Amino acid sequence: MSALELQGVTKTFGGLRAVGGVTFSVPERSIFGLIGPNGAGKTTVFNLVTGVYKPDAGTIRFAGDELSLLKPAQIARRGVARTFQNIRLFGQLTVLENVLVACENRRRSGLFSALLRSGSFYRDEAEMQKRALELLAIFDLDKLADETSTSLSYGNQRRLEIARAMMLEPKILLLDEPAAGMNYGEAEGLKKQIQWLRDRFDLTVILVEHNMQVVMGVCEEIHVLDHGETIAHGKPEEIRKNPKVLAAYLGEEAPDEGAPAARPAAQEEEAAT
Ligand SMILES: Nc1ncnc2c1ncn2[C@@H]1O[C@H](COP(=O)(O)OP(=O)(O)OP(=O)(O)O)[C@@H](O)[C@H]1O
Repeated sequence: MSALELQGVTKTFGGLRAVGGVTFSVPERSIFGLIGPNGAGKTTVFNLVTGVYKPDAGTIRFAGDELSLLKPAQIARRGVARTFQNIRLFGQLTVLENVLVACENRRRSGLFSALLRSGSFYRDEAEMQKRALELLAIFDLDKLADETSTSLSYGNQRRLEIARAMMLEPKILLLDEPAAGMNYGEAEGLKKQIQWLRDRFDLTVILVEHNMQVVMGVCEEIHVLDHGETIAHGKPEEIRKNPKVLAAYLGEEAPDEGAPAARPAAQEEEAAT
């Protein structure tokens, strides 16, 4: 069964066709890679799926809904969560607070009981804390729960963003360059953590990533875009030797395992800090 299906999805910005007639379906509980050189249209696909942009043409179906007809908050409530290419944490909040803040508007007990500090409020609060700490533990962040998020390493901040997205109890998780700025060991850890999340929460994961060590190591199926168009689709071993993919990456680094392809300069700078 497919978790998500894009059919002929197109998005133009002025004269630029950022995404041109893209069709793919993501199998349920799979880890699915969406790759391509810089500017290929990957983040635009995420923005289309999450309702930030409306497609000019095509359909995006998820669990029986046509997502392009829904607002971003409605899409999130249906179980679509994401992380962003640029880290978006609350620097002044602690690690635990950053995770808890994700579900502020999902409190089952509601405002009234929150005001009265009723039993159900505390029960929900306790459940949320438990889930938050479990998620933090998956990423080895539980011991840092009371630190401010700015004190974390770059790699830990990226992992914290994933933990926060998981608080929404998503059915599908869109990760936008989660390994950016991570060293080899951190990226290896991330691979295991993504697999663990999928297994533990029956999750479907779509991974936009330039780090081929991660993409080739963790994705079961890969869809490749270049200049907004699909150029390949297949298993990692097929994609790795696909001539069109290799040609698209020329000028960057070829998608060989262990070799991170080029990242935007801004991220290199961020990663260095
Ligand atoms: N809001 C926008 N307005 C105008 N052009 C945009 C907008 N968003 C994206 N684009 C353009 O659409 C194209 C695809 O961009 P997108 O960010 O989706 O690529 P990407 O594959 O995610 O790239 P990268 O790997 O560099 O993050 C680029 O040429 C980009 O400049």
